[in-house]
Amino acid sequence: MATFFVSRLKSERDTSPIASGPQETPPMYELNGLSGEWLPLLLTYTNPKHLNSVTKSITGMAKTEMEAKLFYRKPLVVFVLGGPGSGKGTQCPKIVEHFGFRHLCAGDLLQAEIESESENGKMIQNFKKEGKIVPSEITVKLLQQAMQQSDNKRFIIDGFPRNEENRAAFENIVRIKPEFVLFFDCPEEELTKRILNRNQVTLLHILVAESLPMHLFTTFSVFLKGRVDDNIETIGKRLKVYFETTLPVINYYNSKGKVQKIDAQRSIKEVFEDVKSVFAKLRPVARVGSTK
Ligand SMILES: Nc1ncnc2c1ncn2[C@@H]1O[C@H](COP(=O)(O)OP(=O)(O)O)[C@@H](O)[C@H]1O
Ligand SMILES: Nc1ccn([C@@H]2O[C@H](COP(=O)(O)OP(=O)(O)O)[C@@H](O)[C@H]2O)c(=O)n1
Repeated sequence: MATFFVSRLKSERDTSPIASGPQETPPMYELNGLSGEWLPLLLTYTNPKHLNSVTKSITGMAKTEMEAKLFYRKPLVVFVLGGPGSGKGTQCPKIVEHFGFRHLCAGDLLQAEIESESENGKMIQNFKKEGKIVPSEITVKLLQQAMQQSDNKRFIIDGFPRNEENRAAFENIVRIKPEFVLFFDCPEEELTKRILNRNQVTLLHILVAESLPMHLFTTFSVFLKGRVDDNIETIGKRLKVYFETTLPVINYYNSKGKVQKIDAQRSIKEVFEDVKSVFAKLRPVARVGSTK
């Protein structure tokens, strides 16, 4: 049976476009449960673009012929959670700058979808206005696409997972568990104050822009559009959603020992000092996504 399996893999390799793909990238695949003789065959599949089809075809064969499982180096993911206004968007660019992660903000990806006037754009806009969580399949697809398009394999994913459905969908579709969850803990009163302030700053910018000549105003207003959800009514709804649906997700990860809690009430600089000490402990390249 082993010989047959090897020959199937060989013929798959010989006819697959992957075999002729670039070979200089480091090996991405590891086999678990198969003897070493299988490894070199599989290490020739090094083009990440073909990952899905190769994974499918190899595991497809393996399922019928032996209980083999294919593993590959999955990206390292850190979820960044905290109430609206807790400072996620302020701290993430600093993490990028200091630790070389790619920052993916779920809210920004959804906003880009609204602005692209895609099929789902209007629906997403309505969820956002109401402070509701957009259906997970949409958000997870956007995150997955962004991850696949990135050369970076270390991601901080900000504002996700916002509820249990988000969490389960990511695990089922992307099949990656977070290395840890960075949690910006901040009291409700402070969150409200900060979000209202964020919108006032934007409104002030728009007033300034309105006093400018038309062509400058048009340019400015594109950059300084206020958020549809930073008003007192929607803020109340967003906070309710946060306490009712996001905190349980944070508690879930806490029960798994995965939460790194940061006191987000202090100054931006002090908060980042704590963030730095959490990331400094991170191993350089993590191997995630095994059976753990
Ligand atoms: N530690 C902090 N102290 C005071 N204000 C802060 C702090 N962190 C962020 N802010 C301000 O609070 C507002 C919300 O921060 P932001 O990073 O956009 O939050 P989030 O992305 O979590 O919604 C912004 O106007 C930001 O400048
Ligand atoms: N995982 C997510 C993240 C954001 N969103 C939507 O996007 C809105 C804004 O999220 P955001 O992360 O940009 O902003 P904050 O609420 O953190 O300030 C949320 O209120 C939701 O309507 C979502 O539906 N699902």
